[in-house]
Amino acid sequence: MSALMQRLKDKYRYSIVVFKELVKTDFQLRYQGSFLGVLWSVLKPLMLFAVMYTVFVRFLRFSDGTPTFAISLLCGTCLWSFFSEATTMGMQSIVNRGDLLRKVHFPSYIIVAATTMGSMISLGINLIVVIVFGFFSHAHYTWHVLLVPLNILQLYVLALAISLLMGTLYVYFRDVSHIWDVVLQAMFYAIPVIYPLSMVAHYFPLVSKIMLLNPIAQTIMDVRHNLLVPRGHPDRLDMGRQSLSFPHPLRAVAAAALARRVCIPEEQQQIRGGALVTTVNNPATDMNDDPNEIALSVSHVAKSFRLPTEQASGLKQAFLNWTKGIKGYREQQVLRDISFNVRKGDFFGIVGRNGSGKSTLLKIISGIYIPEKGDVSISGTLVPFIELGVGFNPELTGRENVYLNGALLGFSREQVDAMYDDIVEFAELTDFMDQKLKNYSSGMQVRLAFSVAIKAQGDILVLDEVLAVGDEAFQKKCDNFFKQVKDDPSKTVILVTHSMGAVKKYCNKAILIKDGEIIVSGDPGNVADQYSLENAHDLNYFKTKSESEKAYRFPNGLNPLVPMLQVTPVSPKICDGLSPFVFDVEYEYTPQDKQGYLGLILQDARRGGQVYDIDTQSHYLGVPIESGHHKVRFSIPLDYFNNSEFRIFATVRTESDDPEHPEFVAFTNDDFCCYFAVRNDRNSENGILSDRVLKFEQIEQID
Ligand SMILES: Nc1ncnc2c1ncn2[C@@H]1O[C@H](COP(=O)(O)OP(=O)(O)OP(=O)(O)O)[C@@H](O)[C@H]1O
Repeated sequence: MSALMQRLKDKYRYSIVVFKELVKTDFQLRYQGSFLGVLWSVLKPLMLFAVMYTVFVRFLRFSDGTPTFAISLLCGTCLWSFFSEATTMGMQSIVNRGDLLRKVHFPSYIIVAATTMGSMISLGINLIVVIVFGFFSHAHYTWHVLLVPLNILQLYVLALAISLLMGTLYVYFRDVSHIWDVVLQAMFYAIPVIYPLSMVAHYFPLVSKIMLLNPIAQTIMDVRHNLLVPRGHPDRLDMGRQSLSFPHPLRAVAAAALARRVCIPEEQQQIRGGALVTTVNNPATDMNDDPNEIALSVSHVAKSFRLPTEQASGLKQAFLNWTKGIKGYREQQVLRDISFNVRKGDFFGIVGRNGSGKSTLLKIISGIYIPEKGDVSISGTLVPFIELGVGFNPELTGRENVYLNGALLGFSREQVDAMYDDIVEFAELTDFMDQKLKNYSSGMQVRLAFSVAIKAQGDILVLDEVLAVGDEAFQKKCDNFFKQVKDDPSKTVILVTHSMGAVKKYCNKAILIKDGEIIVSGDPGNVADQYSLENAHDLNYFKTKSESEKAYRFPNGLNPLVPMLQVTPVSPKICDGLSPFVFDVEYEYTPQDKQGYLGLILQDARRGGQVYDIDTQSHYLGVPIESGHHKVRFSIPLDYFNNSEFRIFATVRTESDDPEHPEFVAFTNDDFCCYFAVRNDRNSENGILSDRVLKFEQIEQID
C-alpha cells in the first residue's frame, strides 16, 4: 500500500507541489488588501444568513419546525455560496491564468482545482462557524458529523467537474459565464437552501423527489442532515446511510471522469514532471550522429495556428458564422518542416526575426504545444524556462513569488527554503523581499526571476530571451553563469535570443529560422551574420523612404514601363571585405520620349543613411537603359568598409529640368533590393569606413 502511495506521490509530485502553491496564493489574494482580510470568509455567510433569516424565517415563516432550522439555513447558504463561487471562479480561471498554460509545461486542470480549492477553504472556515453556532443553538451532534468531510469532498468534486466543463466552453464562448449566472440563480431556487424540502414535499411530493435527483441538492441536504438533523428525527438515519451509499459518490466521480475526458487533452494527462520532462526515447539521428550523444532530436516538425478573422468568441457570432459557412479563422503556418539534432553538451542557438516561430518551436520542444507533424525526442531531463518570471504575481511579495515560481519549476517549499538565501543574494534584493512585486522596478523583477530560474536542475535547459538581464554588474554574474554552463559537458542548452553577441559568445551551433523553415544552420558566427542581414530588412528608415516614394508616382515602385527592376547578389551575401561585392541589376524597360538611366544607392542598413548615392541628374551613373529585358553587372570594392550590413537600391529615371529632383520612372521595392554584410576581424564596427582609409602623409611644424 505504502509503495503504491509512494508511486502515486512520485507520479503526481509536480502537480501536488504546484497545486499547493496555487491554492495558497489564490486564497491569499482573495482577501488581500481588505481591512478584515480572511475574517470576511466568516462574516460574509453570517451577513447573508442574517438577510435570509430575516426574510424567510421571520417574515415568510419558512421552517421545518426544528429548532435548528436557522442553523440549517446558514449551513445551506454556506454550501451554496461555495458551489456558486467555486464554479464561477473555477470556470474563469483557465482564461485568467492562460499565461501559465502558454508558458509552462503544465496540466491545466490544476489551475481549476486550485481555484475551487480556495473556495473550499472558505467553506471549511464557514462550516466551523456553523458548528459553533450549532452548539449555541442546542444542536445535538452525533457520529454522523464524521460523514460531513465525505459529503464536502463530493461537493468539491462536483464543483470541479462543472468548472472544468464550463471552463473549457468559456475559453471559446464568453457567453457561457452569463448563462451560468442565470443557471445558478435558477438552481438556487430549485434547491432547498432557503426553504425546507418538507415544505415542497407537503404540497408537491413528486417535485420534491425530482429536486433530490440533482446531485448538488442532495449533497447539500446530506451535509445539513449529518450536521444538524436532531436525534430521533425519522430522516436522520436514512440520510446518514445515503451519504455512504454507493450511487452518490459515484456520480461525483463520474462527473469528474467525464470532465477529465472532455476537457483535459491527452498530452496534459500524461504530464508527469511538469517543468521537468523526462523522456528517454531513442532520438532520431542522421548518419553522422551517434544516438547516444544526442540530447534532443527535432524531426520534420510543423505547426500552424488558427487566427480568428471574425469575432467568434460569442455564441451569436459562432452561430452566424456557422449558418453562413464562414470558418471564422485563417490558418497561419508558423513552422513548416523543422529538423535538427542537438548533441549532449551543446550550447545551441535559435535565432530569427520577430514572429519567425522560435518560441513556438521551444514550446513544442518543452511539450507545451503539440506539433501537427513530426516528432521531438529528448534524452534526459529538460527544464523549460520559456520566459523569466512565469506566474509572477504583482500583488504578492518577492518572497511569495520566489516560492510560486519555484513550484512551477518543480521545487517543493522545503527545496525553495534550502535555496532561498542563495536566490536572494544572487538577485541582490535582500532588502526588498517583503515588498510587493508591483513595487519592484522591471530590472529588479527580471533579476529575481533569473535568480530563481537558474536554480532549475536538468540535463537540458531551454532558455527563451533570458539574456541581458539587469544592470551591468548583474549581467557580469549572468555571464559567469552562462560560461559555467557552457563549460559543463553534462549540460545542454537551447537558447533563443536576438543578441547576436550572445550567440557568438556562448553557442557552438545555431540555426536561423525564417518563414517557418531553417534557412541557415551550423557555425554560430555565420548564423548570426545572416541574421543581422535578415534583420536589416526591418529597419524603419528604409520603410519611411519607401513609403514616401510609394506616394511619389508608382505605388509599388514598378509600373507598365518598368515591370521588372531587381538587384541580385552574385557574390556571397556575407563578404569578407577583401574582394569586391558583385551584383546584377535586371530590368525590363519600355522607353518614353526621354532617355532612361539606371541609378544606384548604397545604404548602411545598420546605421541608416546613404553611403553612396547617385541620385541626382549631374551624377547619373551614366548607364542609359535600353528597351527590353537586360541584366547589368556591377561590383563595389569593399577594402575600406567596416563591418556592417548594406542595402543596394536601384532606380530608373529620366532627365528633368531640376537636377536636384530627377524624374523617377521606377524603383526597387524592399523585396527586390539586395542586402549584403561585411564581416572581417580586421575591421571594427565603428563608422562606415575603416581606419585604413586615413593615410598619414606628413607632419609640418608651423611655428
Ligand atoms: N497561441 C497562439 N495562437 C495563435 N498564434 C500564435 C500563438 N503563438 C504564436 N502565434 C503566432 O505564431 C507566430 C510565431 O510566434 P512566436 O512567438 O513563435 O515567434 P518568435 O519567433 O518567438 O517571435 P519573437 O522574436 O517576437 O519572440 C506569430 O505570428 C504569432 O502571432
